[in-house]
Amino acid sequence: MTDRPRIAITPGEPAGIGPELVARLGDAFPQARLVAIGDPALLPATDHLEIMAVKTAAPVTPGVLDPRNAAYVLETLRTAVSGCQDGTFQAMVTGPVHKGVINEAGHPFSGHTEYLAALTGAPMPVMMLAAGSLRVALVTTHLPLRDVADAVTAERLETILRILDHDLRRFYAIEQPRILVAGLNPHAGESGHMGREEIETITPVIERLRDAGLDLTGPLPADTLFTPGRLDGADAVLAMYHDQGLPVLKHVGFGRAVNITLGLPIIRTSVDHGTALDIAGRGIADTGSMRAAIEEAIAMGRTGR
Ligand SMILES: NC(=O)c1ccc[n+]([C@@H]2O[C@H](COP(=O)([O-])OP(=O)(O)OC[C@H]3O[C@@H](n4cnc5c(N)ncnc54)[C@H](O)[C@@H]3O)[C@@H](O)[C@H]2O)c1
Ligand SMILES: N[C@H](C(=O)O)[C@H](O)COP(=O)(O)O
Repeated sequence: MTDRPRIAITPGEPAGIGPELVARLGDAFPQARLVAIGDPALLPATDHLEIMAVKTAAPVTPGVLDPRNAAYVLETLRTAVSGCQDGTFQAMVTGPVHKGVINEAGHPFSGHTEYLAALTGAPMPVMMLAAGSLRVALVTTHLPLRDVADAVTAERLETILRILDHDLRRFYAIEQPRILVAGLNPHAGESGHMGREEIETITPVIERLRDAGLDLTGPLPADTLFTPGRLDGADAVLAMYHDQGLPVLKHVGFGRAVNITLGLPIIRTSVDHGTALDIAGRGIADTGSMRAAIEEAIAMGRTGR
């Protein structure tokens, strides 16, 4: 078992549920070597968990954010990324961070997705969450709703669809991925009477990429896109913005879903939930999504070589 892949785990916000989730993983992953990157005071080493020490700057009280520990959170991420880049780790799995407190500490940060892309020089990261057979990827991620329509450009949409198609083949061995593309406006714009993005931006990109061999359907009205009949046989849905796609996915899969960043030169998966400060330190947080994220990272390392 010496060639077991090493998987880096960043527990995320130290005052959130991340550290306890990692500490409670037990021996569920004998096929891998799990290495938690964080403060040993929060993460007792066991036979099943190695610790790579990065110390917090200030004492940690569960449920209480402290901007002094924001730099620590970012350092754990940088350590994991450089270990993935130099081959120390096959993949990284991230626990939940608190975007607000990192910004409050003076570090511009909109999410792991964008931060890891900047660290690895990836031009266009693609956020995809998966729960069982439902996969939902996003054209835009962490930006105000007011800015979404302007961010859905033909160039961005085409790049994201190509990455989604490519990475579904690479990591999931899907020969010809079938992708459903949502519209942006209600009823996919109602023939231009409720917005013109479908006519002017989304449809031309879909037609161009169909000619290039991608299997795309859309733009589809988002309200009925997630009905069982429509989803039959689809490998992924591409939603235009965060709260168009993720509420549906989390409704069906919260607690066992995985967040995967496509388009990176490294493998990164994450939990489907946040820091859950309201229950931190009580030992009641569900470890399901953390376990699913680790399983997914191990599997992606196998297929994505
Ligand atoms: N992967 C990530 O880093 C990630 C993902 C989502 C949200 N966040 C961040 O987390 C912070 C808090 O976000 P939020 O309050 O919107 O969502 P949240 O997921 O932290 O909490 C929503 C609700 O779900 C519960 N919950 C979450 N995870 C749980 C678990 N494992 N077991 C049991 N109950 C759980 C919480 O107690 C809360 O009631 C925000 O800063 C947000 O940006 C980070
Ligand atoms: N959008 C994610 C979710 O709702 O689960 C979450 O904010 C985490 O995003 P990053 O992986 O970019 O931190």
